[in-house]
Amino acid sequence: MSSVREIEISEAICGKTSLYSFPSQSATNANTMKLPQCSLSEPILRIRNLSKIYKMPGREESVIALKSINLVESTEFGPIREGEFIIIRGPSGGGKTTLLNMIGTIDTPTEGEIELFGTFISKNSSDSYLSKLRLEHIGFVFQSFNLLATMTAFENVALPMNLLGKLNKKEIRLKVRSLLTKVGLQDRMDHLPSELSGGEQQRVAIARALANSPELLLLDEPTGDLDSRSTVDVMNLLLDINMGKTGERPTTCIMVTHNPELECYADRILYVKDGEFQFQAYNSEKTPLVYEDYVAFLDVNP
Ligand SMILES: Nc1ncnc2c1ncn2[C@@H]1O[C@H](COP(=O)(O)OP(=O)(O)OP(=O)(O)O)[C@@H](O)[C@H]1O
Repeated sequence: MSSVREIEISEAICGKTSLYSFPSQSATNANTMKLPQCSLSEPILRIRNLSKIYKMPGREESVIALKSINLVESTEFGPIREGEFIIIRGPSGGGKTTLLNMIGTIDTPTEGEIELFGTFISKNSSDSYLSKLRLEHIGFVFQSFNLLATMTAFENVALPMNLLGKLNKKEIRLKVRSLLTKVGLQDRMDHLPSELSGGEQQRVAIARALANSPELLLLDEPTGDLDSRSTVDVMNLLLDINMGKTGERPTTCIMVTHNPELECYADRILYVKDGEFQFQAYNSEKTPLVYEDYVAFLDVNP
């Protein structure tokens, strides 16, 4: 059985159940006129007939969170391809976090199958198989940062490397320094989370998510708790990571957000409602926000 400490560490890195936030009112802003950027890259994620039904302990009724959804070539909503920046939007309770948790193997499907990096995940997959898959291939970033409060920024970022056990102490030290430098926190390495701003904590969380050089970053409302300056900074950092501009290889990103203004960062926006994909939109070119324009927009549209 896991110790309290192990559970704390595991929850910090891989998260818990969803957080609830306000529904978004507006439909997608994406430009649907041009071809997607990632149309020719390799598929890394396919979903077939995926359903999730939550049964409430001691109660008759159940909640259908996902209804037999597909992301495969033969359907309207194709697979997620290497290098894509996907945004998932939709009203509160529509199933966004459930979908992200299924892709991240944090939660198991009731029915159906996920094909991730050529391996298959279903309700029959073992915990040890899934936790190895997560540690080696997937980075997680959450709205509430989920940093371990008693560890410094350096120690938080080193944690996944220590758990994986592939690098020696010196290699880990160098990689942590490099990652924290890339996210602009070279002067904050020895700070505890409580000594950092929200935006800084989220950048530590991003550095930690990148620790084992994952192919896939899963981001659940990563800017939900940030002010507008930090929102733009974090999103620009994520776009650089996605496009391989931080010196690492390009990293596929799947991000849940309620903020329609962030759609400009995505190659493709999937709109989820009532446990199903409603529609998708493609951006011709993923583009960073200009902070001054974003703030001016927020002033007019609070
Ligand atoms: N652990 C759980 N047990 C029971 N029901 C759950 C659980 N997690 C989610 N649900 C239900 O599944 C449905 C989808 O929830 P989910 O959190 O995926 O929606 P969401 O689109 O991410 O919402 P939000 O934007 O508010 O975070 C909701 O009806 C929710 O109440």
